[in-house]
Amino acid sequence: MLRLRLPRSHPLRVPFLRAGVPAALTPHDCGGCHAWSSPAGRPPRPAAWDSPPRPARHGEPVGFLDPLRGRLWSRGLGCLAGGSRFFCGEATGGRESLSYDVVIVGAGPAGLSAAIRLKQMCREQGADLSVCVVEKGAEVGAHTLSGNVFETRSLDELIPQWRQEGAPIEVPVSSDKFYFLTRNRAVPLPSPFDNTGNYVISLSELVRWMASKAEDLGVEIYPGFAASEILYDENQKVVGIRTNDMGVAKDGSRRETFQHGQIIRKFNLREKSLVQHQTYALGIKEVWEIDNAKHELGSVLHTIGWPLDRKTYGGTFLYHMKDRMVSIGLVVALNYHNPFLSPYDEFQKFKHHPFIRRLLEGGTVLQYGARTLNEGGFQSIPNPVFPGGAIIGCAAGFLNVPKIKGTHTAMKSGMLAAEASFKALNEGAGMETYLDSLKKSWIWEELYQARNYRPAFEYGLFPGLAFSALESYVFKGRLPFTLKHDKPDHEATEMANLHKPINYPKPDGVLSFDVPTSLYRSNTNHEHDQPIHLRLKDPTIPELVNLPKFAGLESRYCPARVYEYVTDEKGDAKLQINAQNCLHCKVIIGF
Ligand SMILES: Cc1cc2nc3c(=O)[nH]c(=O)nc-3n(C[C@H](O)[C@H](O)[C@H](O)COP(=O)(O)OP(=O)(O)OC[C@H]3O[C@@H](n4cnc5c(N)ncnc54)[C@H](O)[C@@H]3O)c2cc1C
Repeated sequence: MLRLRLPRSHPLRVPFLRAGVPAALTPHDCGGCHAWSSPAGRPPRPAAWDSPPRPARHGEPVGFLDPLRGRLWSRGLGCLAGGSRFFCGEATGGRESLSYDVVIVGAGPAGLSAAIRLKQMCREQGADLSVCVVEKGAEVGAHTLSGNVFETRSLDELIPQWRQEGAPIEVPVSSDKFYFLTRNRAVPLPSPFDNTGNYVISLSELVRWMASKAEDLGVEIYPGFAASEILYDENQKVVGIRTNDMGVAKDGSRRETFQHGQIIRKFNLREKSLVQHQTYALGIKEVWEIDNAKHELGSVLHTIGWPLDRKTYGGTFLYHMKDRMVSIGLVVALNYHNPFLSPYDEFQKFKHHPFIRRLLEGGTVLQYGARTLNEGGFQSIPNPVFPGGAIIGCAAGFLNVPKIKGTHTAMKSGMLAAEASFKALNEGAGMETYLDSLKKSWIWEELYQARNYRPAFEYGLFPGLAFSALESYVFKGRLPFTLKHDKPDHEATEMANLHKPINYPKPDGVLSFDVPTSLYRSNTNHEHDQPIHLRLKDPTIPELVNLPKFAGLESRYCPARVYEYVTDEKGDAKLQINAQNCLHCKVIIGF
């Protein structure tokens, strides 16, 4: 049985209020969990609101009201064993604890696919497993970047009737262009992408739709809950997660120990499968509404070259979505050498290229966001199975770099993990069947074929392009060797004294914008008084290492200016963490 441990301080109040719960609903009085009773002992659906909920008595089965359809889940799959009902009043260390057969962290494509597949298997085989998804965004899709070129392969397998069921997948890719940019010119190149049969979608719309499908099958989704700690039993098996301390004041002393990758380190999952380190890139994105005359529905454009220097791996994308919207963004690999580089400012600069400016002029920005991508690919996939659970989706690193796509692989990994956990719970099989089925699946084949593309760019832009063209058109992944990634990203950063500062142009407020303006357009916000979720492992590193040696690089790599050097009363520079700005892109200081 997996356990979801909630803080003492009325954790459900915030998401419910955000979701617009009628004020007439009153929490019961057990001392903290703010669950509401449901006549059936199961979570009532909006349609079941005919009988008003009554306050539950301590210890009786309760359900959480779920007033909005469309909820959550993704970063890893915790699973295994036990009862199916969750109870109020099981006080554990001052917290309320809810038990599920499977707890899924994150309502992204991977998590929702896992949840749906689990419940589908329950229906097919007459089993009953309780499945819950926790999502740190205030609602499902709130932390999902929207514009996406979507390969339907996994969805075809998961919900073959998605067209009839109104999936928000309506715009087929109509053209696919690829350019090399110099400062003023755009040189067309043969496109290495094959987007035949793919769609330009809003991924946040898709996850909201998937969440409603999951709920229809009986999955319980809790937006507004971040898994903040992993819970282990005495044998170091994962038995659940602890959610964030909502309502605890900023100066509260409770720990926030969840870290991306913690499970991988704790169980040596990389060493176990003899794989390389993960490599990352930062993606920064805006959604614009542009003139109708310039909009080409379904058109897909990628560029390489300017504004990035030749040693920095990255490129841009521009997808024409429905309703005159375009999703435009820049991806920069985080093993760049020059600590003065600012991905945010490179992106702002990019929009002033004559080729791009023409398209955006007269348009309006609707959204801003940023997120890291895992670029390690096949060489960097850890063993995704640990005692008590499994890692799915981009947390395990299933993104296909040459395609710049990870949604379909994330979904498939969620489905395979669901099948493995269903067998584990019902037939006593081990979760290792997840790894076995991954290896037999098309994910493995696809990522194996793509394995040499990213490391080839360690030799520079043009050698990388030449190699990738040969891979795409001639070898198709059949070369009898696997290139290795160079050193980990943080080791690639060079000292500031080897580089000159970069003078970025000031934003013009028309095509380019300062960070506060962009943050205003992002869909992430934090309570003014909520506990800071960004903590330094060693608070001396910024002043002793980052500032003197790397010219305070964190004040530039963060696309939300979370890290800022300010002068204290003694005139010394100090790192200030503006956690309320955080876009949850997951770029962190890695020294
Ligand atoms: C700029 C950019 C462009 C991209 N373009 C494409 C594209 O065109 N096509 C494509 O196929 N792929 C694309 N991708 C990749 C694609 O977005 C990912 O592969 C996909 O979203 C992975 O799904 P996931 O479910 O594994 O993770 P995510 O989509 O990242 O979902 C994770 C979810 O978990 C939640 N979460 C995280 N931690 C916690 C926690 N501790 N507690 C609770 N909830 C948590 C997050 O809020 C989020 O909702 C792009 C990525 C980027 C960054």
